[in-house]
Amino acid sequence: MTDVTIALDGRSYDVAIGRGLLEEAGARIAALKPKGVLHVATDATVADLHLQALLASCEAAGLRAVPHILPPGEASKSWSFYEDLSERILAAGVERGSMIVALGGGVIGDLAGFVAATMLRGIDFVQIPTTLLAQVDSSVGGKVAIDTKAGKNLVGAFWQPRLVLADLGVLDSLPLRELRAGWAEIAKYGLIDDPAFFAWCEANGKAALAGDDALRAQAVAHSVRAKARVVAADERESSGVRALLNLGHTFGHALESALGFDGQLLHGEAVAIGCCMAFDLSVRLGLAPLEDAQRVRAHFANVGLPTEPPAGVGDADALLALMQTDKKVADGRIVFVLTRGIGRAFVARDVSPDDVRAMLGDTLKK
Ligand SMILES: O=C(O)C(=O)C[C@@H](O)[C@H](O)[C@H](O)COP(=O)(O)O
Repeated sequence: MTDVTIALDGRSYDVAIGRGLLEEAGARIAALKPKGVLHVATDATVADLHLQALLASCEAAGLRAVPHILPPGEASKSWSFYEDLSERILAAGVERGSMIVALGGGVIGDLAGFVAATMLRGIDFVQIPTTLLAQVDSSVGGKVAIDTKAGKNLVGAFWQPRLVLADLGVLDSLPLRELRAGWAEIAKYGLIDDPAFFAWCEANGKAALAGDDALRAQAVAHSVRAKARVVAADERESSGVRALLNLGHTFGHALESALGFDGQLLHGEAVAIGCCMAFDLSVRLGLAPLEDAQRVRAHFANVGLPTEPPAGVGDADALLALMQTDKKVADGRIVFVLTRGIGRAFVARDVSPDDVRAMLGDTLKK
């Protein structure tokens, strides 16, 4: 078992990583002394696999848990399901000391976290991430949000969980496509500032995805430690440090929005394509060596991730328009996370839209 602390003074919390955590969840949550009913938000797919184990462990710890089961998929991260989940929780009974448990992937974590941030002006929540992507990224750091017509994650809050339980056992039943999507966010930590970790990903990615437990545990723990350092340094993405975690996301979010969050691209797949685009743009601007961009593509392709956008994402101008809604936009200009090579990401505020248009045009022609 590994414990990583997210050090945020009075709001610090632990991310526990290991097997068997779902069975221990009740006791660990009870130690946080939630009041009244414990609200468990999950989706139908995760409920079939893991809800009973969680409910049994809550019951054994003397907690009365009420499940709220939502449809699986990005479409649940919406205004309508924000309302739906909020109303269900209010109807089942909630007080300031109540707690929400998010049992699921990034969609459930983001939605339930945003409901927690706004319910009675803020109640506690616990993340039990059931996808690789949620374990290594979205369950840690307190970014909670819903999507809107204008784009991804545009309405939300910074609201830290009280505890994160990353049970590696739940990955056993995760489809390979979901595991691969999580790998994109793992490799991203290497691409940002840790070239040795990227080389480790190149050497071990396939075996970790194929089921090597020790490698998976290493990948999750390394990623969570990397994220913990960044979140502790810049919780609200105000100094620029945390913005680096957005490598690949300005492009990736635009692709997801362009497809109407229809599930054609999982978030991690969009991030993999987005990282390739960030490297392409950096090469075009003479910032990064072409060999590094090729290495990134080769690694993603090797682990089974897409590296080019699918048909139907529109043209370069349509994607640029979607990027204008990115939360890093400053003074009307899109701020990009670019790179000087593997492990050398930086925030670029002066990128010309013409260069982005040209890079996107080339990519979309492929
Ligand atoms: O935690 C962060 O900060 C990140 O940027 C991590 C991203 O991988 C994550 O997908 C995040 O939710 C995207 O944030 P957003 O601010 O671009 O919505």
